[in-house]
Amino acid sequence: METLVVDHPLVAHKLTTLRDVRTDSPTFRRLADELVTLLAYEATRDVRVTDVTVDTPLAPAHGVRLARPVPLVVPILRAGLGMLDGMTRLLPTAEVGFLGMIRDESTLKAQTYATRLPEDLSGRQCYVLDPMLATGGTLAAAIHFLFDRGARDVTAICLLAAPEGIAYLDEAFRSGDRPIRVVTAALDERLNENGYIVPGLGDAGDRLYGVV
Ligand SMILES: O=P(O)(O)OC[C@H]1O[C@H](OP(=O)(O)OP(=O)(O)O)[C@H](O)[C@@H]1O
Ligand SMILES: O=c1cc[nH]c(=O)[nH]1
Ligand SMILES: [Mg+2]
Repeated sequence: METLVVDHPLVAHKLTTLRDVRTDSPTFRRLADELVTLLAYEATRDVRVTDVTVDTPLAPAHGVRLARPVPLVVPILRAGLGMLDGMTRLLPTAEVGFLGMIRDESTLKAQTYATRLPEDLSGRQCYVLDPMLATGGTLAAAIHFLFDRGARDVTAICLLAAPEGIAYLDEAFRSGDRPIRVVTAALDERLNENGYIVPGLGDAGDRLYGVV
């Protein structure tokens, strides 16, 4: 598994305000959106393109367009929805699939309550969006859904990751025939006894959408 921690002063600046407990929900949403676009720039470095030629007003110019089938973006509801607009701003022709997952806060196991994905993902590059990679259980389950439908090329974009979650994914997808990538703005210190990332930013879903 490849882990990329995006090292950029603008990413660090926005992440610092996102973490701040005084940041209100509208500002949190805007910063999450802006951060994803910056992370997506790195995460899509290997997006598949095909060569094309266009005519400028002066002469033909060689360039590229996104290859078909277009990438699939998969936000993990609820919190991942806060990353969707920032991602599709960079990849406007991408298609979008949805996974609804919630972590049981007593067992820390992920449960799936909604799936809306294309049946056949063979040949599709998939970008999974979830702000928090804590124990890794949610993301591992999401990637298994995509692999089960034939995906072979999966990149996860997370605002924050815990070392425990990275280690869990590394072990879960160790076989290496379908390598995965995680792109994140920061690798934090640890998980606390409740499975929350420390220092983290708290509950991303609640900070985006309120406590339910
Ligand atoms: O790595 P894990 O230990 O599995 O935890 C991370 C998951 O927990 C959060 O979602 P949550 O279950 O709070 O759902 P929500 O998005 O509806 O708030 C977060 O957005 C991840 O999906
Ligand atoms: O720190 C964490 C861990 C799981 N889910 C969150 O929203 N935050
Ligand atoms: Mg939550």
